[in-house]
Amino acid sequence: MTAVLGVRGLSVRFRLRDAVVRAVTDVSFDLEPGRLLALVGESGCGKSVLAAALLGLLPGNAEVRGRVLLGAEDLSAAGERTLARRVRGRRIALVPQSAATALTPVRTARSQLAETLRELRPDVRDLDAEADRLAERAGLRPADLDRYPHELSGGMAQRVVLALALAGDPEVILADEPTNGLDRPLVERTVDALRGLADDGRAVLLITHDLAAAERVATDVAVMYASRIVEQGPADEVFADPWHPYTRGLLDATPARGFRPLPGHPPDLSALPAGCVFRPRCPRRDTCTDDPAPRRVAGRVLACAHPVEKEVSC
Ligand SMILES: Nc1ncnc2c1ncn2[C@@H]1O[C@H](COP(=O)(O)OP(=O)(O)OP(=O)(O)O)[C@@H](O)[C@H]1O
Repeated sequence: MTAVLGVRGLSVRFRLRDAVVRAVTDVSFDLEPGRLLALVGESGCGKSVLAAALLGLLPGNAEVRGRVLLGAEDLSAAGERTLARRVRGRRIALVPQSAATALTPVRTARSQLAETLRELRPDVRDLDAEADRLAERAGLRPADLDRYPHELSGGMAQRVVLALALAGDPEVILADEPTNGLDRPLVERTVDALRGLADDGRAVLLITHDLAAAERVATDVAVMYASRIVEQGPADEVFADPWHPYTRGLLDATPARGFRPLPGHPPDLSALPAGCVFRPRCPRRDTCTDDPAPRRVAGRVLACAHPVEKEVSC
């Protein structure tokens, strides 16, 4: 399947008065129609900055390198006008972290959805019927749209935001921590709804630190650590048999796999160590050659000189 969105060597750094924060370093991946890529990693590793970079939504102190290809179009060369008029909402939609702040408190969900539809798809004649259809697609009852945001539960508000993201009929959906603050059944409903959108033929990027949620719905997984993707591959293979010691550490820390927390902390992104950024926390650091250059290994991309499985070789 051809990628609808291709990310090639993307790096983002923020220039501060007395420091440079390397938030995203040399990241590459493809999003394909019908597939859901989960981007996982601890808080602060650069996941949200990466999503913002894909949409050209970074603040003025950001320096971006690399390319973002939407079909044949190079978004890295597109100006703000193109992104605003032709891309955001229409071809790539963002489901933001906080539904509460994304919704206007004084208007019903239906009126907000109708306004978004009018703007993104002026050809739609029956706004109510289309709003009902989008609500159902996002896992809501149409009657829920007639509520004000304060009358919605957290899970319902999140699904309203999902319906808003669908209004422009985008090919790509970026969901940035869409399950924050939700209890387990609602987490599962929300990620299942995202999986349904991938099954409909959209390309979905799910950004999350909830590995159980990622494992439930992802077709592919990319594991991010300190601004880099350290392991990437088919989700069932990576979750069943993680090769990067960081991936293994993340999984071992989940309740389902023994709750053994990963020792240490991620590095400060303004003072990244040379060589392997995971080395200070790595259980194999004493026998490692410290060469983290990413390489393709049996269907995965791995940035580790000394992966967990001994039989893995280049
Ligand atoms: N405008 C900015 N200027 C300087 N540093 C920034 C800016 N925006 C983000 N950062 C830094 O970039 C790094 C990555 O942040 P990001 O929000 O992408 O992490 P994350 O993995 O999404 O974490 P979380 O799950 O907590 O949202 C952090 O160190 C953050 O402080």
